[in-house]
Amino acid sequence: MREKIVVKAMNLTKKYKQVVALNQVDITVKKGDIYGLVGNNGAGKTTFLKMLTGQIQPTDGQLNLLDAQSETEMNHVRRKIGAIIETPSFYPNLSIEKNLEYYRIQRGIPGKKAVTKALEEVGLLEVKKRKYSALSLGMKQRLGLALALMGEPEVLILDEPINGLDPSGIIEIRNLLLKLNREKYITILISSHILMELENVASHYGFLDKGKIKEEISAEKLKEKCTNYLELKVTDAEKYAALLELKLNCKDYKVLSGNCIQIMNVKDREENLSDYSALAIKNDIGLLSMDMRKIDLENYYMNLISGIREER
Ligand SMILES: Nc1ncnc2c1ncn2[C@@H]1O[C@H](COP(=O)(O)OP(=O)(O)OP(=O)(O)O)[C@@H](O)[C@H]1O
Repeated sequence: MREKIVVKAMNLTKKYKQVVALNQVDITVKKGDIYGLVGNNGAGKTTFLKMLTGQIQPTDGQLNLLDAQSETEMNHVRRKIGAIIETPSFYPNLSIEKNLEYYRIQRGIPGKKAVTKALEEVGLLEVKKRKYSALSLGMKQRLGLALALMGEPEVLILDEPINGLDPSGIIEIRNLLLKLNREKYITILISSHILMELENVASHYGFLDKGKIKEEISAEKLKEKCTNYLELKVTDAEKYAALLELKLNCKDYKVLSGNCIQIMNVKDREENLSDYSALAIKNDIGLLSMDMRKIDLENYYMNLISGIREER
């Protein structure tokens, strides 16, 4: 069975006068994905998300949303989208419940139960009488989510919902999103400038840099790419690299400055590691250091956007 595509952007471009915020971007989000849109400040994340919600229009390119293509069709299907793009403004002196009730009426969502249901989903029902001003940042974010969930959306669009949260707040939001995705099969698009924050939640990633998509990759594939590597400092890296190919038939390596060599996909086993040290010793190359390392997500991302691997 073909997977249903929820968002398809093709050659999507947005210019604000001289600024090209999005430059011929292709993005595909399938039903049930938790799609992490990752990029530095100014990469174009909010611009993309605002185009999905119809707050701004593309300068060029095509955007399809839940099978809708024309702007009229899209405005219709946007009812199935819940979004938090800018922090929603809540009344500080009103309770959680009253704040949501205000928005329910304003948005014409039928039935008071919608408020109770949304609060239950985000785990705020028990504190529904608490004033907005007395909430922690994590609770405020959950209230924002409750607001986005009130219309029973098929798709959730969240712009940096984890920004500013402490580690326990991040875990709270992460678990909540996983639950909504698993139990209600809600497709989620979530942006962040910190890749690590999306680890363990995103099923797919889109890496955005200066308005361009650098890569779209599944979390599974990304995990495979974040492999172990062996880093050696030797007295003659060129000679060692030649021997590596000749004697160990190894081609997956990089020579860096400072006579440093990184050999990718090395298994962390002693008998394996001794081959690499013996290669230097037997061929009169001084072995100054040898460490097993791992490419972590942040490392991978930095490499992708700058073309240079950042060393830890
Ligand atoms: N209304 C606007 N007018 C002019 N330029 C804009 C406008 N909105 C965004 N930009 C510019 O477009 C580029 C992309 O901005 P955008 O807000 O989409 O990035 P972002 O990845 O969401 O960044 P951040 O993480 O800082 O929110 C930036 O250079 C920004 O200054």
